[in-house]
Amino acid sequence: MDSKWKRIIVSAPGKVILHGEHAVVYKEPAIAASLDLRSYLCVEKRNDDKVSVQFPDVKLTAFWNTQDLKKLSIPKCDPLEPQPPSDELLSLFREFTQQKKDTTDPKDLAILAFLYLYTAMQSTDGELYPLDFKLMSQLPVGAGLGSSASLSVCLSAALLTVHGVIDQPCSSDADKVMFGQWSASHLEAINKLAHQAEKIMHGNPSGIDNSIATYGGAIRFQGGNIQKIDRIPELRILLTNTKVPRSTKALVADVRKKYYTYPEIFRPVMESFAAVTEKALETFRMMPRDSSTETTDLYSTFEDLVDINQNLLKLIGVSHSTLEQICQLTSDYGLHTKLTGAGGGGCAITLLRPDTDPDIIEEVQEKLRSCGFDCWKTVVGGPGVVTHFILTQQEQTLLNNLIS
Ligand SMILES: Nc1ncnc2c1ncn2[C@@H]1O[C@H](COP(=O)(O)OP(=O)(O)O)[C@@H](O)[C@H]1O
Ligand SMILES: C[C@@](O)(CCOP(=O)(O)O)CC(=O)O
Ligand SMILES: [Mg+2]
Repeated sequence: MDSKWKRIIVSAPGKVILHGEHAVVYKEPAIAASLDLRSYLCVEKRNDDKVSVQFPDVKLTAFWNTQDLKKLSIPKCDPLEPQPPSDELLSLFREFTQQKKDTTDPKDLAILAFLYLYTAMQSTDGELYPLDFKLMSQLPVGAGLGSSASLSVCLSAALLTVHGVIDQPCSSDADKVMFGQWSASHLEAINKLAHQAEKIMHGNPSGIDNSIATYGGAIRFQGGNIQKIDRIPELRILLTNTKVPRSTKALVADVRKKYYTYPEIFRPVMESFAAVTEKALETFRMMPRDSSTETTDLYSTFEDLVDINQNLLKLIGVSHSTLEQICQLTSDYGLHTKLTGAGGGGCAITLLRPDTDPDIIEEVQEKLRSCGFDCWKTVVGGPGVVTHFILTQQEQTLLNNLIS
């Protein structure tokens, strides 16, 4: 570990899947965009031989002795070619932390993901460094906005950097650069490692969530192939969190079971999801660069696609009464809504046209809040994983408790 190094702060965004959730697990295309909500991870050196984690969103505070972790017989693994977390390895960590088998407690899953990534670094130089890991996330946990991927990407980026597997992006004080981004090959390494950690939270993740948390912006993702979408229109979205808890892992497993039981029914449905995604991409490409040009017909197509997609998601069994309630309530105002992420609760997105009356938006938000939901306007397409050199005033306030 570089002796000059004292602390690094990294952050990675959450995401919305515009089209293609679930189908993407079966190697169909999907479109995702980064959110303006991020997880921030602060990693600091310690002066003893312990490693500590503070993840307050899941009420996790724990520390372990690095020597005890070193004694576990963890198979050597190249962090640039990481092995998936095997059942044996996860059992070893569960035993070490006295977790119950098959636990789905968010805190337990976070511990497993952390230990998998932390100990994967041992093969770089045989060392496990004494460090403090403190997390602050703006993302609701387990609500379909990719909180797990945002955490996995932050941890992967920080650990690979601290162990010198990838370089810390350069900062030049003279330029007053606020944050730095890793090179393409280093981003690839971060993304690959984070995808393995996602397997602990998801079981069989497509990789779309960690990819968007790594690269940011908007992407078309299919079977591990990431294509940047340069011309995503300035989409204004209303995000509504039903606050109904659900597990991505359980929902994905449930769809899988149906898919293999009724392949002749589910295969064509997955192809329909794909057709919706491709039609949306075609419509993006037709959006004029000049905002004064008429786009009414194109927005009508977007709205049709949102409705069709939501109906397909309902058909595969991942909608929820609260999500249906949001669809109905927004449709009374001429707005179109679909769930985003794994469904079964979690979040919904409502498309806003450039000319949607601001008073209507306010009224809809108020109605949704009166039903007990959280609701806010959002912009998509911000940066992927970054390391912070200088914090903005807002970030300083946000991270006040993290930075000693
Ligand atoms: N801020 C956080 N702190 C600790 N663990 C987190 C945090 N955010 C996500 N996680 C982990 O990710 C899991 C949620 O992932 P998932 O079910 O995929 O939902 P999401 O749509 O938010 O990614 C949690 O159970 C927890 O283990
Ligand atoms: C349902 C799925 O397509 C997205 C899950 O997203 P989230 O974890 O609910 O944010 C699963 C996946 O792509 O791995
Ligand atoms: Mg997730």
